[in-house]
Amino acid sequence: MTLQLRVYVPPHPLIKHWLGVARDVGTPSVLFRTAMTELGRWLTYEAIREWLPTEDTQIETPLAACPATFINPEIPVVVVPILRAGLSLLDGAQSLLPLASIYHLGLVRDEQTLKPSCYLNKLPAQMHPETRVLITDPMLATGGSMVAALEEIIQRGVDPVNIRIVSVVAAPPALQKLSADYPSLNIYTAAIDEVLNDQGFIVPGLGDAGDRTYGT
Ligand SMILES: O=P(O)(O)OC[C@H]1O[C@H](OP(=O)(O)OP(=O)(O)O)[C@H](O)[C@@H]1O
Ligand SMILES: O=c1cc[nH]c(=O)[nH]1
Ligand SMILES: [Mg+2]
Repeated sequence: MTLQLRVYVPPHPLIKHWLGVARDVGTPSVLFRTAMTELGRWLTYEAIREWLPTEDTQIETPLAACPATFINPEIPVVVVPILRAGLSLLDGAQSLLPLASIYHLGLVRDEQTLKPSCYLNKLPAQMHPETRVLITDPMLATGGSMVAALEEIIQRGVDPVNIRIVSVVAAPPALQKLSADYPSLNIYTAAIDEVLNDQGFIVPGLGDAGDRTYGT
C-alpha cells in the first residue's frame, strides 16, 4: 500500500470564524488566545476521529442489555505541544482529551537560518508503538520545526501512522517536506496559505503566533 500525506481543512463555521479572529491584526492577545483555544478544540475534535482507540462492550441500561463503545484506556494517548505557540492550542485539545499525557517540546527557529533548535524536551525515553500522539503547533512554515519534533517522537518508538498534527496555518514548503519524509501523516489545519516571505513568515498567515499569544 502506498501511503500519502493527508491534509484536512475541515469546512466548519466555528473553525472559519476563529481563524478570521486570529488572523486579524487588530485582535488583542487576550482574544487571540481565545481564538487559538477554540481552534485547538475544534481541530482536535476533527483529528481524533477514527484515531482515538475504542473498545466494544456490553452494558445494561435500566431496561435491557445494550452494546456500548468506550475509549480504550489501555492505549496511551499523548499530546505534544511545540512551545511556545503550540501551547496556545493545548487547552482546547485537552478539553477533549482530559486523560492524555502532555509532553512539552520547546523549539525555536533561528531568525536568520530558519533552522529550529531545541531548548526543552520532556518526552519520555521510550513510547509504545501504539501510542496515539497529537502534535500541536499553529504554524507549519518551512516545516523544519515539525520535522525536528517528529524525529524526536519516532526515535522513541512511536509508529508514525499513529501521529496526527493539529495546526492552524500550513504553507506548501512544510507540506512538501512532511509529505516526502512522513507520508503516513494526517494533518488537521484551519487553512493552507500560499507563500512564505523572505523572513520565513507565512503570508497572509497570522503573524508570529508565539508573540501574539504572549503579547511579546
Ligand atoms: O515550519 P517552521 O519554519 O519551522 O516554522 C514554524 C515554527 O515557527 C514558530 O515557532 P518560533 O520559532 O517562532 O517559536 P515560538 O513559538 O516560541 O514563537 C511556530 O510556532 C513553529 O514552531
Ligand atoms: O508565519 C509564521 C511562521 C513561523 N512562525 C510563526 O509564528 N509565524
Ligand atoms: Mg515565534
